[in-house]
Amino acid sequence: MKLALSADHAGYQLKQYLITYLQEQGHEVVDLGVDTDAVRSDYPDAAKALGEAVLSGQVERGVLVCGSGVGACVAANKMKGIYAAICHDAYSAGQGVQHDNMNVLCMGARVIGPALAESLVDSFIAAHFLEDGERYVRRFHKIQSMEDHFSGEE
Ligand SMILES: O=C(CO)[C@H](O)[C@H](O)[C@H](O)COP(=O)(O)O
Repeated sequence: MKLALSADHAGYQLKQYLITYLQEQGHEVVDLGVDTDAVRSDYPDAAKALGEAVLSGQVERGVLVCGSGVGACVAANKMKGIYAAICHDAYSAGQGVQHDNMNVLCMGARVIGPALAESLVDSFIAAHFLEDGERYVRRFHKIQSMEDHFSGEE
């Protein structure tokens, strides 16, 4: 799968670890920064860069890493068409795609370690939205209706 990874300073080290891991697994990775943890950066910038890569079709899905995963997730979900969730268990990382069409996985580098992060990205990548599941599609369409309604487009 072609993925983008992005992080703020707090997520930088885990992002670097995951880039190496994902490349070893044969995935194509676009690194959207940041390029250091020596300088503080702002997680909305990381989320915006990642969201744009997903929305443009440059990559299929994205992984966002910040300190807790929370700030990056909140920011990413401000972009229409981005369905981001913070997952610190492999079940949610997979089910979030299967049931909810999650396209951005967020995680907190100050919360989890690299071994768990590996299993999260494994589950996230292996999963596919269950398009034949009528209830999942119905619920996803309700989310899309909310996007339109609350953006003033409906
Ligand atoms: O964890 C976060 C909140 O959700 C942010 O993404 C940042 O990583 C965190 O706030 C950074 O904190 P710092 O004190 O500036 O290192």
